[in-house]
Amino acid sequence: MSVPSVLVHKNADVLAEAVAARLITRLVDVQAARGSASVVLTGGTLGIASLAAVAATPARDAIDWRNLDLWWGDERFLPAGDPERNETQAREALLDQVELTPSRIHPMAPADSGQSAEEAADSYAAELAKAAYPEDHGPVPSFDILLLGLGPDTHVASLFPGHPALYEEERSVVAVHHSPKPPPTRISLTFPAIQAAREVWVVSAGAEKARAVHLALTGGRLQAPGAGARGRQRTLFLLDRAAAAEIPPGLGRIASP
Ligand SMILES: O=C(O)[C@H](O)[C@@H](O)[C@H](O)[C@H](O)COP(=O)(O)O
Repeated sequence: MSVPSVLVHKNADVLAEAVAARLITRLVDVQAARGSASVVLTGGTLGIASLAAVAATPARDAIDWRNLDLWWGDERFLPAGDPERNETQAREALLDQVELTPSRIHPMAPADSGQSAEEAADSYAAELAKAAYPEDHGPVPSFDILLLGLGPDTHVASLFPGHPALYEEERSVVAVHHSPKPPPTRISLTFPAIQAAREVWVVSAGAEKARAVHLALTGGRLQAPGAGARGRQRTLFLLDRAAAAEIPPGLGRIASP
């Protein structure tokens, strides 16, 4: 797993724009090299704001949207179209404005699909396994970029401190109950799935995240799930100054404009 690098931006608005620019550039480069690319989306304020910033950037059309696989790191287990679903918010922010290939958009099942949260998690795991190639050496594809927000309690995706999902080493997707962040029932990738990604980008802003950022950079993943947000090749913590206030000295801070 890669050691995190930290980039600090002035404020949340600049951070969202910078994440959008980085995402566009990275996807263009990956598609130029391989013809296709895959991204795992996240919910949360900055996760969605970054997608909206992509939508507002003319350079977005440099991405070959038809050759992009979109997955989710977690989902709130709510009926289809519910405004609180991460999928709904991603579609409103960006996905409904670009020409994607419908079969390459992989939302997690809604609560009115007839499946329980456990069945929906198993279905998503099967979909991931079907998309994996032998060279991925595991039950999920080697995602090019996996985006994560960070909760004030250091959760990422729907992996919350003290929850059994933190200990899952086999399954790639699990149902989560009694989430401390509403809604109570969710579906989430597990650490093995997250850590299969080539690059993991943790995007966080606000003073209320400063302690969580410190713990995610220095702690253990069972106490601070954000500490398990690591990519195989690269891990970026993309922060605003407020969220970066408690970064330990000397940690790979790349930029602080
Ligand atoms: O479903 C969700 O809520 C997200 O996937 C969750 O992991 C989110 O990214 C963090 O809670 C940060 O959210 P904020 O940036 O809004 O604090």
